[in-house]
Amino acid sequence: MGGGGGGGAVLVRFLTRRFIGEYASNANSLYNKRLSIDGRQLNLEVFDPCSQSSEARCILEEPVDWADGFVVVYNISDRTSFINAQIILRQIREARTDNCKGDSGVPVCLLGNKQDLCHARQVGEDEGRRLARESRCHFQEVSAAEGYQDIAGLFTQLIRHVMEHLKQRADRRRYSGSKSVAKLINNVFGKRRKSV
Ligand SMILES: Nc1nc2c(ncn2[C@@H]2O[C@H](COP(=O)(O)OP(=O)(O)OP(=O)(O)O)[C@@H](O)[C@H]2O)c(=O)[nH]1
Repeated sequence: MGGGGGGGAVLVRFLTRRFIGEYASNANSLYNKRLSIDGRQLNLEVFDPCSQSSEARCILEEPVDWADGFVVVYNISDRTSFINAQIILRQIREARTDNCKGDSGVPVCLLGNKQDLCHARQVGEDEGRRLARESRCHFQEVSAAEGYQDIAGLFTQLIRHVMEHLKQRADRRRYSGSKSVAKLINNVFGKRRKSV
């Protein structure tokens, strides 16, 4: 989460179904939620970084190493939050490419929040869509103030993508593991078999 665009409110909407207009959000928060998706029981951990930090860089230091997916939120009526979102998306890609040996496919969702304030819009929907395309992530405009269904649907979709991505990574690791075991067996026994 993060971006300075009402990410806290989006997350609270997802976790509690409620819109809480003003709440103390001047610290990093870690939430746990048990939920069931496609018949599977999951323990979801969500880290919501404090957006008051002076640099976008600080926001991501910790979760970028352990998170399996990201939701980046900006405010459609605040261009600065959109610029922050751009920086954060770039950081996610760069950090994940360095840390995870080229694994840049971590699921990310870009949300343009406060759609109810479209009369004061500073960021076009097409700009959000373009940024998402460039960053290879999902995009949608939402309003934490107005609805639960869209936000719940987005989180559910993201979690499905995360599970699929983790499964693919595990399969890849298993496959390359079994290939190297096969190679090892060949190396150890291959020559001997020839000489028999
Ligand atoms: N009109 C409107 N206001 C919203 C919406 N979402 C959040 N807000 C308001 O925007 C302000 C900031 O929201 P927070 O959730 O605290 O956002 P933040 O922590 O500054 O930003 P993040 O870094 O994205 O978490 C609060 O006053 C919220 O009530 C929305 O969808 N519509």
